[in-house]
Amino acid sequence: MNNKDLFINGLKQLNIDADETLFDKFEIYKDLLLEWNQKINLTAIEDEREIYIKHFIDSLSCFKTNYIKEGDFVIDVGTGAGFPSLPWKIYKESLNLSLLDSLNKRINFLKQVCLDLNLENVEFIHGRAEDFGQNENYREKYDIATARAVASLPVLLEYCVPFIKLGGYFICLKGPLADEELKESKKAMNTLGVEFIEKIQVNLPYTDINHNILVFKKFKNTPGKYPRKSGKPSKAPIK
Ligand SMILES: C[S@@+](CC[C@H](N)C(=O)[O-])C[C@H]1O[C@@H](n2cnc3c(N)ncnc32)[C@H](O)[C@@H]1O
Repeated sequence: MNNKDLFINGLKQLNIDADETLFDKFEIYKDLLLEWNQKINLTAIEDEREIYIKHFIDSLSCFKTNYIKEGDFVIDVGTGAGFPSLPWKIYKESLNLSLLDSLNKRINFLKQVCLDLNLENVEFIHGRAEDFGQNENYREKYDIATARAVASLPVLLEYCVPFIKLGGYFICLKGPLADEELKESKKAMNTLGVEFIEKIQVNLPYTDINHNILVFKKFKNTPGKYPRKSGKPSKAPIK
């Protein structure tokens, strides 16, 4: 199967609409990813088919939920090569996106992708989540915070929840340990001011991989001492 059919049919299996115009944009993203990956470490996945399935379709599977609305302000914490939120932006261009990562070379890659795809209203933040979560220009400013493959759930909540407005959502992708991580996160959720809303299980098309989309809603302001300074959360996550 060629990349176009793989992409469009894979998304169809998830009830997500896609057409050739959208596919063409993802081809540009894929080509840049492979080109830049020769020089800087962006992804361990180098097979084109796998990039489509494990990066693009996996990220877009979040549109199985109805939480991501036109014009939302979204921050992706530890976005790396742009996952999951840069595919969201390509799919829904009205989003206002902030891409945050502690590695500047990855930020430079993201700038190039956005330039080549003419994506507007994307902000690039080079730095650590712990620091920007304490910055009043970013704290409690977002409708949605998201993350994939960055840290265990209690730590991830501490990184991400401070960015969310009251009534906003944290949407993260987790593997088979999602339920255990949820159990370990009860105290963190309460301390930081989010409640768990739902877990959506997704079978990744063409694979036997099941992942979980976890959705949390913010119900109270996060106490000012969170997130704690760089280095501390991963050593002493709130449980
Ligand atoms: C394993 S990669 C995952 C990248 C991407 N989210 C994905 O799913 O492919 C983790 C990324 O998080 C970034 N990162 C880890 N801890 C961070 C922190 N405290 N603040 C900002 N970025 C962080 C790393 O630089 C790296 O790019």
